[in-house]
Amino acid sequence: MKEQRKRMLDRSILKHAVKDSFIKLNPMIMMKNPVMFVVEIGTLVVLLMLLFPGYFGTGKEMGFNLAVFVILLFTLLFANFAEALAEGRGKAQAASLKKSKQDTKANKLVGNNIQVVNSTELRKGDIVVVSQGEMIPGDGEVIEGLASVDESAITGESAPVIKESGGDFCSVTGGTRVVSDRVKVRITTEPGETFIDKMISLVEGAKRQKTPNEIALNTLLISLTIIFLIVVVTLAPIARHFNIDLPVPVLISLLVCLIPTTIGGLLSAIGIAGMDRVTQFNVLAMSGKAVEASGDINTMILDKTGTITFGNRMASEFVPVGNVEKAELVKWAAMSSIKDETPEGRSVLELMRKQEYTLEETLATGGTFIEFKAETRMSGMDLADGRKVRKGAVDSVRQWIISQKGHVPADLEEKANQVASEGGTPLAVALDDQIYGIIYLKDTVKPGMKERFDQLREMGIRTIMCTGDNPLTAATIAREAGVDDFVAESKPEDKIAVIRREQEQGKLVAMTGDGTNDAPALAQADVGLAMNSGTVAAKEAANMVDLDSDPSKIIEVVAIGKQLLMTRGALTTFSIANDVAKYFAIIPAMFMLAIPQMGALNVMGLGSPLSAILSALIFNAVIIPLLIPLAMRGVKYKPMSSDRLLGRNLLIYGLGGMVVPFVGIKAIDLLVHLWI
Ligand SMILES: Nc1ncnc2c1ncn2[C@@H]1O[C@H](COP(=O)(O)OP(=O)(O)OP(=O)(O)O)[C@@H](O)[C@H]1O
Ligand SMILES: [K+]
Ligand SMILES: [Mg+2]
Repeated sequence: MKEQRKRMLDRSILKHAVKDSFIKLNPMIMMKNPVMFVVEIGTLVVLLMLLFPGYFGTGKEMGFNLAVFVILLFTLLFANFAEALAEGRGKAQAASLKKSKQDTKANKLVGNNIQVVNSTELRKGDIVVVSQGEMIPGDGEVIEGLASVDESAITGESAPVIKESGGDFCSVTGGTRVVSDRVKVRITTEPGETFIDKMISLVEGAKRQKTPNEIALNTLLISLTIIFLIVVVTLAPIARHFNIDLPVPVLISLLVCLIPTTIGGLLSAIGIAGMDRVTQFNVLAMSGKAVEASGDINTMILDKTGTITFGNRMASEFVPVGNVEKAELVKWAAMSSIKDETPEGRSVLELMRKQEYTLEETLATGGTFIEFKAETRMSGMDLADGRKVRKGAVDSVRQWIISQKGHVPADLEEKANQVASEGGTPLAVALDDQIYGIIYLKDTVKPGMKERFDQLREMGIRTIMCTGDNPLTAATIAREAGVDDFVAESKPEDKIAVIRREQEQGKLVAMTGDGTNDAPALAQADVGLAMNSGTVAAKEAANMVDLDSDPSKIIEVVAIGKQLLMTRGALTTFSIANDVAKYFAIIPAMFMLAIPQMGALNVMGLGSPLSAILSALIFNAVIIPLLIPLAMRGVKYKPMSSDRLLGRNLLIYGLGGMVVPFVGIKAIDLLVHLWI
């Protein structure tokens, strides 16, 4: 898939785009683009004049009229081609996804028996068993077992990923393949609504809706078109009043040159290409609106572990407190982690083995495991003999000890702060009413984070790190990474509170997350990016899913969104500036046609009135395909404040838009004048 995405303009996409350019001439389709629809009506009028010259009394200008007709037709085809080309890659991708969505057999669990059914017959709530080598028949959650799954059909990534029941890595996607072991999966979607189905309709653009920004721009373009339509229509009777006869094809040429055809022709291609850039980045955006919103983000909420830091928070040291023996600390640290399947929990046992301590497994027999929860920030075990072991955030364990009427050793604070000030996470270990010491969880800030946050600041985006960790660790990591602000000891509901607070100040907020407890915040954020590895709830709440499950990608997504908005702004500026310049070519020419004495108006020194009009019209047509690469690729984006950006773009695209047509029309006129 990834390979396919990279091949941007292969032959079959081009061929399809050419074919689609003609299909899109259908007025019912054209109507959706009012600016180009006006061009189409003009083209049809000129065609009628060509077909029935007697009726219109236009016999003698046949050559000129034919030229106008052909140029107008190409203007339409060029605009259609831009859109078709932008759609092409998505369509090709959809076709290859459809291929991978072949029907499979599913081993459905009915009572205690397995019944083989078609994957299309599976409904929400059904339970299936999938073994090594088999295709997962639908989207769901692993409810029993652990397996490695090849997800390359959707992510393009060939390394298998581990899926296991419970926790944040339980969601599986239909169409992916189990490469080892065997799992029980509860189906979570109805047929036709699966992730692959959604992906197909997204990349295909089947349900593409105009975004608020596009609608606003379209309204502007329609208003301009109506204004120029009125101007041109009233021009004819006024001219006639002064005994000047302006032929209809000349008026149509004038109209087409004046209305914003460049941006009108490229507008939808810009939007589609922007979405496509996000897709190529292996991010699925549920709507164009989400991509655009990411271009307007003011605040970005990031979590610490796994986003700013590598997230493989590993136990690296056992630090006893008071006069506790290290062996005692290790014993209880291990006991609290014996069934703790989090990476942190597993790393405690690994460190124990590495330091050559042995686990007293029998102690755990009959005990009840206390699972880690973000709310309690602790995990542990209630032993069969009534004793309780806990490990967790120092503050939480301290409170727990106090509630157990225990005592907090004097050096706990100092030793915990030592770990935290190095950016590590201290976990306190306690048994009943005694704290034994600290587990030092080491995590490192990803390289290049500071530069990225500097860039975000230049873009005018404020970054807030929300972490469940203690304030000192949070402060150290925040400083090291260069985020603007942080919230420590934050529980899942605190993230929503931060988002709401920002939104109440009129800001647009982006965040990433993967857990079920992130889902409400992902839904609340204006841009919510869920990890593909995350839970179904998170993916459903978010408006984007990162197939590579790299939370720091939110930074690039914002850059792509900005680039999309900028590209649209730049080409609009260019288009409107262009039309102003075309005035100078076509209006004088028109009057010279009627009153040859007005030659002084010919400021551009164009060959003849007719060649001036045709040259302006040709320029108006060819500028569309010439700008297709820019529309598809997007304008170059450098992080800077919106004000400076606006100023810069006005200069480049506004001034450029004025100058380019003068040069272009003059050059075309030199050629056209050779045979007119
Ligand atoms: N397996 C575990 N057992 C006990 N305590 C844990 C465990 N994992 C984490 N903790 C403690 O709970 C705190 C909160 O963890 P949580 O995963 O909610 O947030 P976090 O990973 O620190 O922050 P972030 O939101 O940046 O990912 C941690 O800072 C740590 O002190
Ligand atoms: K135009
Ligand atoms: Mg976390």
